[in-house]
Amino acid sequence: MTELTTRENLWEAPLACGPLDATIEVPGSKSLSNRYLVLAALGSNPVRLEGLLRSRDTELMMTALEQLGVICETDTSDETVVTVVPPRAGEFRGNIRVFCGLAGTVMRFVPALALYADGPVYFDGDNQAYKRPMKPLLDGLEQLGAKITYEGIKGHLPFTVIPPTDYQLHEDKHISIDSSASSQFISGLLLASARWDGEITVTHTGKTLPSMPHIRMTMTDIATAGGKATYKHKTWSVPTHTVQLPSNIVIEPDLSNAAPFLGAALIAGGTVRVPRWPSSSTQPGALLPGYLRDFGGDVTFDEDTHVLSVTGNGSIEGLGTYDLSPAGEIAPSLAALAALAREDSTFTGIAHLRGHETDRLAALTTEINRFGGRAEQTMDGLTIHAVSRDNLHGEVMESYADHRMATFAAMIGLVVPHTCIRHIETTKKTIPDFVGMWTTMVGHKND
Ligand SMILES: O=C(O)C1=C[C@@H](OP(=O)(O)O)[C@@H](O)[C@H](O)C1
Ligand SMILES: C=C(OP(=O)(O)O)C(=O)O
Repeated sequence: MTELTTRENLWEAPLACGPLDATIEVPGSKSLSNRYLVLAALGSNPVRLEGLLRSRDTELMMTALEQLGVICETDTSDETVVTVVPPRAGEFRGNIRVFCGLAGTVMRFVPALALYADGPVYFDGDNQAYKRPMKPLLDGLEQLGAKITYEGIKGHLPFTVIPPTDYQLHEDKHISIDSSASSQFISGLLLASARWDGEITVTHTGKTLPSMPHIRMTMTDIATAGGKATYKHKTWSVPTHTVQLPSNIVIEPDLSNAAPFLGAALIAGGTVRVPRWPSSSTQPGALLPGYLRDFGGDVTFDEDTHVLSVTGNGSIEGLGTYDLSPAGEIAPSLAALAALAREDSTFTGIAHLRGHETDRLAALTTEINRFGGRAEQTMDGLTIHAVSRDNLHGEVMESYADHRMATFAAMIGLVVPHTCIRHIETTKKTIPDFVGMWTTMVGHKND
């Protein structure tokens, strides 16, 4: 890196000089790591989590839980092994301040844990987090008896959750919220309902609901903790039960974070393999092999070794109109493929990406048009047009403090020389060493 690029926080993305031939170990799933941390904290006995993601979002979650009185003890020989010890009396400590950074799973799951705190819990986050929608979750907590005071703009961070009085924690409750801006509102409420002494039912009143696989993941994880969550007619029910995860949990790799790496095989040509790919998974990333096939990739899964391999020849097919509502978090990686494809793609069902780490529909449109691609926003998504690769030029790409915008730009940089990314370190939100992994992948060529 030159002195200039270091000073301006720029990283020149490596260009692929030939077909790729790499095997990439992907760290643990953010969504599973933060759900298991929460469910372990809600139990009574210690739980050992193996393969836990160690990145900004999980560090924020562990720090938040420690504030609440939970112990998260890292194994001395392997930092991805963490033993979670819930507070002795089962009650969380109140009169604390929780910092959420920009992590959706922290700002949407931990306020629900504050229901069980012995005093008010104040929540704050990055400045950029102040824009992310929070109100439906907090309305849900109010319907459960909590009081919310907004310390900034109503419906947003920062705010304080004042827990319900003890007797309110023992009643059956029905709550209604509009969760169309994020599935995490439902997930947060269901996770906390797991501990409630009474049945909680949650009805979604909105027209659309994104990221259903993430809600199903929550329901499955509650079942793993001995509970039960059912779904019928836009309503989830969680009856009373004792929450206790098994004493040892092994966490899958983050399949959504595999997307830039596996997608790289389609862009640069060659083969990229990801080991420890599960035969089945609640992660939306389980849809990725199908998406990559639709883009024209040759995708194989070896049931014996659990290696997923993706081979491409550098030519990418467009997708036409394509519903991404189940897996909106993969959209930026798929947008990189679409921007380099031979036909147009229109992604639908992802209006809620406007409330992600940044307004991703605006950011993707701006960045694609910046390097010579052509994209525009639609009501609920994005149209990305096919352009000749000869029209593309290396530019300084903004990352908007958004890990997936940074990895999107790295994908483009595989074939567009001199693509520089501002603040590549933003990838640490969910990948501890993206630069190392990416450089190894690009440098590891066929002889
Ligand atoms: O519950 C979760 O772990 C997540 C749910 C999704 O949120 P949205 O429904 O807000 O997209 C997803 O995009 C996010 O990365 C993780
Ligand atoms: C939307 C995302 O994150 P968060 O958990 O912060 O919502 C994401 O990782 O794409």
